[in-house]
Amino acid sequence: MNSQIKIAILDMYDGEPNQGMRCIYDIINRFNQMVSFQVFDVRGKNELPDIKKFDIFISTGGPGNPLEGDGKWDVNYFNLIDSLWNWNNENEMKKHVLFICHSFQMACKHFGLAEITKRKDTSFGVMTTHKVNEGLTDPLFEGLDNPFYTIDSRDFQVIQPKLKNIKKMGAQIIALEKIRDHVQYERAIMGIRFSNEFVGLQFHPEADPLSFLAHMKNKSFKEKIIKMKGRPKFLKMLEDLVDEEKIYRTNETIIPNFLRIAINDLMKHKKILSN
Ligand SMILES: NC(=O)CC[C@H](N)C(=O)O
Repeated sequence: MNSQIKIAILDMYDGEPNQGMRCIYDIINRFNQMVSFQVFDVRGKNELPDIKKFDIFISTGGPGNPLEGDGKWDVNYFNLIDSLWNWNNENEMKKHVLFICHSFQMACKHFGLAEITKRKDTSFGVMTTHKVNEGLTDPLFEGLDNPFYTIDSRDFQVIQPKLKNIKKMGAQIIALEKIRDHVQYERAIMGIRFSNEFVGLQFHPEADPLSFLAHMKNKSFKEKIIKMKGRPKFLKMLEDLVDEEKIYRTNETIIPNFLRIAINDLMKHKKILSN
């Protein structure tokens, strides 16, 4: 089969060195018999795909404040999201979209589903994420325990859900931050299913153990994490990292599930259309 299904990767890294892109390529390449992909530098070059030409969209993490754009790329990006949403309301053959981290925060703001605020400190490392509500049976998380392990890397958070808007949209909060017994902070939203085809995650489902270790090569960054977490917690993170059932499992499960669900849906409709 040649590459009939086309993926657009919306690169939100603004030219900053990152691990996300390599990890995403790595996962997509596991499906290279069925899909091909093209990258668009959304923030750096204001590049966006023609939505008619792509079936699946993966919008990446990225640096900085998710509430700030330059009035150009962000406006175009939100228009693209609206076009994709409208497309799905008007067409049988749907567009499947995954929003990761920075993109998830931007989408939540755009759809008016929650507040985006700066955290008291950076969240970085191996965390547990909890499936909640429909998330317990969402096929995106099929094959993961509850809680499951994720790599988190962010300064901002999605909190104070606007339940009325969420209900009106038909969206569902599917994952929440770890339970913290000792602090009063609200647990941030880690995942929202916006629709059957649109889903967003606050953590990095693409992350693999190597990506975390790559960050640790930066001495001052490593020291910062140790100072923030304490050495025992840091060492526990490294231990979690090499556990087959934790970050490896999440990496092998979520985006592959997303792609399989999308590909199955697209194939079903392509078949109907060609009949
Ligand atoms: N890794 C990310 O995409 C981070 C998202 C956002 N820039 C934050 O700091 O919260």
